[in-house]
Amino acid sequence: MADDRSENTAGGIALMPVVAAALLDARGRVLLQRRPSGKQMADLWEFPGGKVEAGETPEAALVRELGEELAIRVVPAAMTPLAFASAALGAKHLLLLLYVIRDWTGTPQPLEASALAWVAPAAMAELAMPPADVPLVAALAHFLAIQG
Ligand SMILES: Nc1nc2c([nH]c(=O)n2[C@H]2C[C@H](O)[C@@H](COP(=O)(O)OP(=O)(O)OP(=O)(O)O)O2)c(=O)[nH]1
Repeated sequence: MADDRSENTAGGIALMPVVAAALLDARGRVLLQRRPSGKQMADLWEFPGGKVEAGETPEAALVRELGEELAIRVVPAAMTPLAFASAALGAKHLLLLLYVIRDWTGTPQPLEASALAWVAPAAMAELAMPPADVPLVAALAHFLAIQG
C-alpha cells in the first residue's frame, strides 16, 4: 500500500503549507510583491514567500523563497511568527504562515514578481490581495499599531 504520510492527506484533505514574510523597514512599511500575469491569482499583491517543500522546515522554506524571489538573505533567528490563515484553495487546503522580519541582508529585487512596493499599514487594505491574506493584514496592522 502506498505511504501517503508525506503528502499531508490525513482525513482526505491535502494540506498545502505556505510560508510568507512581512518584511518591515525602519519606517514600519511592509514589502508586498505583485504576482505575475499567467500565475494563479495573477496581479494580486502578496507577502513574499511560497510553498514549503517536502522535507523542509517552514523557516528553511522562507530562507529559500526570499533568496529566490527577492535575492535577500535572512536567518531563521530573525523570523517572528505573527499569524496564520487556514483556507480552502481549490481541491487543497492552504495553511499560510506569516512571519515578521526586520533584519535581512541585501536589497530586495523583484526576481519573480511583476512589482515590489513598500506599503504603509494603513494603505495595505486598499490593495487587492488573495482572500486568505485579509485576516493576516488585519493581524499585521494590529501588531504594528501596538508596537509603535
Ligand atoms: N507567497 C504567498 N502566497 C500566498 C499568499 N496568499 C495566498 O493565498 N498565497 C497562495 C498563493 C499560492 O496558491 C500559494 C503560494 O504558491 P506559489 O505558487 O506562489 O509558491 P511558490 O513560490 O512555491 O511557486 P511555484 O514554485 O509553485 O510556482 O499560496 C501570500 O500572501 N504570499
